[in-house]
Amino acid sequence: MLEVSGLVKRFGGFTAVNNVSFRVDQGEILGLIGPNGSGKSTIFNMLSGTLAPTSGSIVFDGSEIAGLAPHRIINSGVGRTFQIPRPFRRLTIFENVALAGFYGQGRHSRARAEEAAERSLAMVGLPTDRHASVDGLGAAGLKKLELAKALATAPKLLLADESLGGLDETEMDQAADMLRNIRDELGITIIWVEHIMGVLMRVVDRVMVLDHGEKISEGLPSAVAGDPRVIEVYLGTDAETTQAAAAEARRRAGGA
Ligand SMILES: Nc1ncnc2c1ncn2[C@@H]1O[C@H](COP(=O)(O)OP(=O)(O)OP(=O)(O)O)[C@@H](O)[C@H]1O
Repeated sequence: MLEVSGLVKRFGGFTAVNNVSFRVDQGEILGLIGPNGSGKSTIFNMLSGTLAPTSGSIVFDGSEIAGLAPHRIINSGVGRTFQIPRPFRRLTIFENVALAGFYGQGRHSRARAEEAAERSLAMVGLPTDRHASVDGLGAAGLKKLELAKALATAPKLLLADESLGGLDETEMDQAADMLRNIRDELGITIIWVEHIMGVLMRVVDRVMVLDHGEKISEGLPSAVAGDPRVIEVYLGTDAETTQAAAAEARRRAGGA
């Protein structure tokens, strides 16, 4: 469904993403991890049209989308969430999501946008009543709103950017399960960018690891967690939880 080849992004003389290639298959959840500044957001920004690649190709559903404007990429079926939720505070929860559906689907039909908002809010477990205010939402609620907005654009591919930042452990587990439900129930393919490797490793089918703009490892969570290059990059951060999550992933795969 997505084939990325030789993707490069330079900011002046600095290369933020250096010749990265990968593919994502229909129905897959691909985890994209790497330390701060490794190029994850830059890749997402190129996939969603916020940044044009310096060079390289991004083929989505058989069409080249590299360098297209964000609204054209959304309309072609690539939705995204943002690391820092910035809802319209003067609109209700429902209006925020319906607005995303209205513009995101490119159909400009109010009825369809409202239907999409209802479905998306129910999917993430937020109130579907039309008067609930954004102000009552905490970190976890804002992340859900972000997800509902992306879902309302009817994506075939969802780019989920660091959905777990600011959540406690229970909320993290719930958010991870929600992404898996979105894939299982709606058939949406997902690329999930995350700092926190542990919980991500439990849910994704495959992982790709970036460091200094380059792909240093890719494969099943259990294999990637044991890759010496990945351990080196993550040493002193969450290597232990990652190993534990990979062991859990192996156990589940064995039992499935
Ligand atoms: N607009 C820009 N101009 C110059 N440098 C940039 C720009 N955007 C990103 N960079 C640099 O590119 C590198 C990759 O940044 P990016 O935000 O993609 O990393 P990341 O892996 O998403 O990091 P984080 O986990 O902290 O979000 C960093 O060194 C960053 O400073």
